[in-house]
Amino acid sequence: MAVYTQLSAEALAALIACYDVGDLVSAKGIAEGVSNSNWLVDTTGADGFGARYILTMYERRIDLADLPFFLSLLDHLAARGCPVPRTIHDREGALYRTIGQKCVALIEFLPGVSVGDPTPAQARAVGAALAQMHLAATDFAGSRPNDLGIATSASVLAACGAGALAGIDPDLPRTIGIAADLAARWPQGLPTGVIHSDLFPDNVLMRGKQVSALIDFYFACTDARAYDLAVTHAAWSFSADGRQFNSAVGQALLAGYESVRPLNAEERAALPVLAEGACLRFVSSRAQDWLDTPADALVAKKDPMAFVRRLDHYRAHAADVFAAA
Ligand SMILES: Nc1ncnc2c1ncn2[C@@H]1O[C@H](COP(=O)(O)OP(=O)(O)O)[C@@H](O)[C@H]1O
Ligand SMILES: N[C@@H](CCOP(=O)(O)O)C(=O)O
Repeated sequence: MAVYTQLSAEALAALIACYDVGDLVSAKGIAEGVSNSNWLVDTTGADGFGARYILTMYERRIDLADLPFFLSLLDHLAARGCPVPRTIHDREGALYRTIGQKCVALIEFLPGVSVGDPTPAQARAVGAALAQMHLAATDFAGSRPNDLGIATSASVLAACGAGALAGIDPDLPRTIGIAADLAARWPQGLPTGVIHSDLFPDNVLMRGKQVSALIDFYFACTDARAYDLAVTHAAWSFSADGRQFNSAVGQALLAGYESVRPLNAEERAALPVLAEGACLRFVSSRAQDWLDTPADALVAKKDPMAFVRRLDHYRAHAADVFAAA
């Protein structure tokens, strides 16, 4: 579940009154998501014909100093035709407001559903939408370092410690050495830009074969664009538990990306290493969350082994997986 904070009807109505969106009609907590509290908000609409929004309260992991970067990035990408929700600005033009100690933003609602078992056609559309986003972000003025890069993954796993990792799964401690090795030979000099860096199926809304929304830009940062493609490949081309690799989906994702933004030779050659790094990013954050989350917490723990299996697949089959799309 992901409504960590209760807001009274009065508090919600007072908040909505700060925006030019009509009066509050209803607000329902959204179960999906793990990081923030989200509500589906219906209002009478600025024109009286009704309107729907997403209200997000930032709960964990986000440095609030980064909110202007994340929220103005949404506006930038939407203005350039990407399927990305706009930030609704309040009557004073602010991107976000505070309630008590917490920050909230009102976001445009976009229709669509997250797919559980993507087809190659859907993966191709996602690849193309990712490349479109990369190109549209080229003239975005903001930048933000990737604080979850390979060096962080390596140090997070080392800090967890082999003993604690073995308590999650006996096969997990070996990722400490793999991450340290990968950090030492991480590719440098690849084309960079603003990337999403967490484009999992639950962060893409689709209507049939069309991408209707890319959402949850709260890990967006400045890093290698091919790394973003590798993250997306790891997230989309396997069953959720990482046991089954779907080559057709992976190839379609790469082909869709290159239909909009072809990779250069260095990016293509780097994909196997970038994919290993992408897996380790989620192994490390999931392992850390696993160890930090109390047993009785309402948040579902995500299994780090699902990305260890992906990592092993990339290490064993990289040449086949990334054969020319
Ligand atoms: N702009 C949007 N339009 C429609 N639904 C959205 C939008 N933003 C979020 N949602 C819904 O809210 C859920 C949780 O949002 P998300 O940003 O992924 O939360 P978290 O950061 O906690 O993972 C999504 O799975 C989706 O169902
Ligand atoms: N995609 C990450 C978790 C990030 O959570 P999100 O709900 O904010 O996308 C993972 O699967 O480990």
